[in-house]
Amino acid sequence: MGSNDGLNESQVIQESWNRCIAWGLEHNSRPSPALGQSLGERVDHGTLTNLIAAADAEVAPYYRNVLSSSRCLILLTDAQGTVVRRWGDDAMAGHHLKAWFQNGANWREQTCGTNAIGTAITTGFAVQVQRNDHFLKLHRQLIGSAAPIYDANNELMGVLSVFTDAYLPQAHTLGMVRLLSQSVENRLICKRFEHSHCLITLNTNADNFDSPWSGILVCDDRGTVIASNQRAGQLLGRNPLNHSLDSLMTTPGKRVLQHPERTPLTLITLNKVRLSARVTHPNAADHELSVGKSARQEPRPNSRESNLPVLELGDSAVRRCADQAAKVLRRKVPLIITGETGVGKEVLVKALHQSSERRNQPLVSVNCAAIPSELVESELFGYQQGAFTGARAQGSVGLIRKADKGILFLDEIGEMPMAAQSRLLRVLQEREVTPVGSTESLPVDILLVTATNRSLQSRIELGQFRSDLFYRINGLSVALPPLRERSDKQELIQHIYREHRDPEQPETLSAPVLSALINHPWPGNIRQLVNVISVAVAIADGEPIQLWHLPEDFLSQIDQAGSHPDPVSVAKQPGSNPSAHESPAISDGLSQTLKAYRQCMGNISRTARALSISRNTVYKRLRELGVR
Ligand SMILES: Nc1ncnc2c1ncn2[C@@H]1O[C@H](COP(=O)(O)OP(=O)(O)OP(=O)(O)O)[C@@H](O)[C@H]1O
Repeated sequence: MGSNDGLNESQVIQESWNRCIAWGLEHNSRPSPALGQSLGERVDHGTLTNLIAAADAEVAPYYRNVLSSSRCLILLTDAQGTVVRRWGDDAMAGHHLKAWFQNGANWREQTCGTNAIGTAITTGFAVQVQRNDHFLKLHRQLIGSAAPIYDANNELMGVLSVFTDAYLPQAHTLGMVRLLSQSVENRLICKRFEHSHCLITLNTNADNFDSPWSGILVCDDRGTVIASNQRAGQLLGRNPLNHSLDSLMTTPGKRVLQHPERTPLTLITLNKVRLSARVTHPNAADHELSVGKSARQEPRPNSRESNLPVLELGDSAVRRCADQAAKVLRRKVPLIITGETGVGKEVLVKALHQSSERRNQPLVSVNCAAIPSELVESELFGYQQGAFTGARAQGSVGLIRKADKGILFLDEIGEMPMAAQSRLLRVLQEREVTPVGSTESLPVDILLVTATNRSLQSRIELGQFRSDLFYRINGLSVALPPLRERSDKQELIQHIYREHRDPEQPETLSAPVLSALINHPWPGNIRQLVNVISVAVAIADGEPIQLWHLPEDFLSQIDQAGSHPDPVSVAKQPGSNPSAHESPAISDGLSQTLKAYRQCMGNISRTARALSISRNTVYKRLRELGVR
């Protein structure tokens, strides 16, 4: 992420307005959003497709888990400010602005004045533009936050932006959009280079490599950095592109490149800063292949440390699941993992693979729900050349054969179309695959793990799942418990926080924040927890996480508390005044104070002014809430 060259927010806006005036723009003008070319007509189609896929993988789970009940819209634009993808609902924009949120609309500062997207493109760094900061009156109902996305060579690829129509705390949306764009950058770099090059992940501690704020270096065989993310430059104190590792750190580059995968390594930069590093070699990356997973959040792309102990943080049901699953897989018995969405089914499979005898063979993960039904058979079973219109000339080996000698993980198996189910049954019975359009059968040796968050029995009753396939795949069925029922919630929350925290942040969460997280109902399970924690990490920006750093939606779920504790009891520290909990009037006051405090980003004077109460009362209420 570019730095803002030391300008404060109002200077950034002032400079943008100066540019608009110099370009001859007028406050009252009403330009059209200049709907441009569709994606299919673009010459840079390939690069854009990768950008859109990476943004989808990072943004869609955030939108679902953190923002879906907010009135907000997320836009991805290309480097020229043209909208290429959007998530959310444009109901927040008045009818007259709808066209500005369609694919093809253009937000360049030169034609539409100061706005989050256009100004982020011109300045090269993350910006927020509040209602009246917009140069054109037309846009003054909006609040936009935007962060540029850079490619591995530090070239601007696009901009991610969040638009809201409410005065949300500035730091929330800006922090979130910075986090998302950094995650998109990292995903693009890892996807592009992980199979061909050595990746070095850097951070100040060995326990937070999975944070999106880790630095990433991509090296060639000679130890020259051929690509990096923005964060690597910040950690190393200089732009590492085209420099040899030897010229960036005192540790010999050759030693770094030969370092084994799983053991963290300490590096000293030329400025004498001590960093931790993790090396990922290209061949190891080749063993994992994920298909149809693009719209879901996966573990950070370069995380390869899954093993069973990672799952065992103290819950006996999880431990039993993991133990039994590992035992039956050793005997080649097919395994079904059940559990609500986001409970960690895929994480369990990766850990089982890593701890199995097949760890050096492929793990092929397929999300059956994410492949269009007409492509499932050809994707899974492969096809012979010319098998159907649009087939690749040389044919395709198919995912089942790619998993040969390893593990095939079929996620959301209940969504598999009936025709593919019949074909899969034959593969399991005969241990042979017959590609689409071929009569030849080819032997395969796979261990099958499936997962579902629906009842396969009820699918069978509805005639949507074959019972004979069910008995074939159901050697052992293990159920991962939902997060709300886990007895190791506290350890899991601290573990995920440690994985995602900024190096400057303390190693553990404070008691009020931990308590709020423990008491949440977590309908989205661990995936939602990961999202909430990473948003809070981004918003806190290196400071210890406070309650008001937690995402707006999360806190409003606490505010609306029905069966679960209200913000007062959630945030209350041992020894705080119990009378507040007893009186609804005082409790409302506390809740309002918490809300205002959050919106004022922890500024006591502004909170006091917003509520027309004294600073002392704010302090007193926050103490009662256990916030300060
Ligand atoms: N033990 C764990 N430690 C850290 N993170 C975890 C753990 N278990 C799950 N997660 C995180 O939670 C998220 C969801 O996990 P995962 O994709 O494995 O769930 P799932 O049950 O397969 O979801 P779905 O049903 O939607 O396919 C991921 O971001 C994953 O990294």
